[in-house]
Amino acid sequence: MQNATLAFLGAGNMCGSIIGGLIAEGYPPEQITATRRSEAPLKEMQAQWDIQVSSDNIATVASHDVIILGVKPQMMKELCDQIRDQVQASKPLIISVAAGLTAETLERWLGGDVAVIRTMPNTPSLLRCGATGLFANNKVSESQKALAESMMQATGIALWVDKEELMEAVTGVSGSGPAYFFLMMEAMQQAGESVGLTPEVARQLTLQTALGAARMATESDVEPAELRRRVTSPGGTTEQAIRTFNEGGLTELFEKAVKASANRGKELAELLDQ
Ligand SMILES: NC(=O)C1=CN([C@@H]2O[C@H](COP(=O)(O)OP(=O)(O)OC[C@H]3O[C@@H](n4cnc5c(N)ncnc54)[C@H](OP(=O)(O)O)[C@@H]3O)[C@@H](O)[C@H]2O)C=CC1
Ligand SMILES: O=C(O)[C@@H]1CCC=N1
Repeated sequence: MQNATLAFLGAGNMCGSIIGGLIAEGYPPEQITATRRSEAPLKEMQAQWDIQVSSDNIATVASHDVIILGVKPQMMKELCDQIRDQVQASKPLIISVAAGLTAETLERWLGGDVAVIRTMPNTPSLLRCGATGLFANNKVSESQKALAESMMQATGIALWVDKEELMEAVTGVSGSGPAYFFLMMEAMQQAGESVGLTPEVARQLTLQTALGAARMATESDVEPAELRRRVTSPGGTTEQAIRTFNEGGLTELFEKAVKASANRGKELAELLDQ
């Protein structure tokens, strides 16, 4: 995997997180190029990771094996129009991180007959704690699949889905998911303050509790439901809090939120593929 040259076109939050994860995992920085239009953030990335940077998407496509499309879905058509001729000339593996846009749309925007892997990563990739879903079109070879999988595994876990529509479900769960937990941290810190803690104490207790709970859930074979039961003494304090969450419809609210994110992916795909 470390022989492939990787170009991130549109290296903002998401691609920056993947690059950070790859560098932390030991990927050779000289084999990574990041592009975007503004010079200052590119210089920062170069200083931080010693990677190559460029504002020339076409020249960058020409000189790399794998092209990661990292712009917002709304900017993707313009980027594809710009690089299409070069993609047709050099036929790199294309990996998209964009929400919604299907592999078929991307392949068509790039002129057809292109190997496209659609992925849905998330920002904890920066800490090699990412979770990525992947789907490949029928032009992608087994070795290209293995390359994309090992690249994303370097930033966390990488799981293939066999039906493309499941990429929307992945988006609703893990793509958008870090924001749900950050929202819960914000709410919990605020609740801590409402019962008298200082902002700093509420913050520290909240964040350490989130970290501890996440580690317990991921580092043992015990299911989250059982871990929850072990905190919830009959007739005790937690029981009252859990009852309050249940009365407020937390589970249903989660389902609605995940579906809203997934539906927005579909909606974006339809809106943008005109
Ligand atoms: N943020 C997240 O948690 C996740 C995001 N995604 C997907 O990742 C993609 C990017 O999201 P995110 O990183 O948050 O967005 P950002 O806006 O942070 O990053 C996109 C970058 O693209 C650059 N850009 C825009 N047009 C061009 C162009 N023509 N050539 C080169 N660079 C360009 C912009 O920089 P400049 O203006 O300097 O050119 C910008 O920094 C989206 O498609 C999103 O769906 C997927 C999973 C999670
Ligand atoms: O909010 C978004 O559209 C992107 C995709 C998943 C996470 N962030």
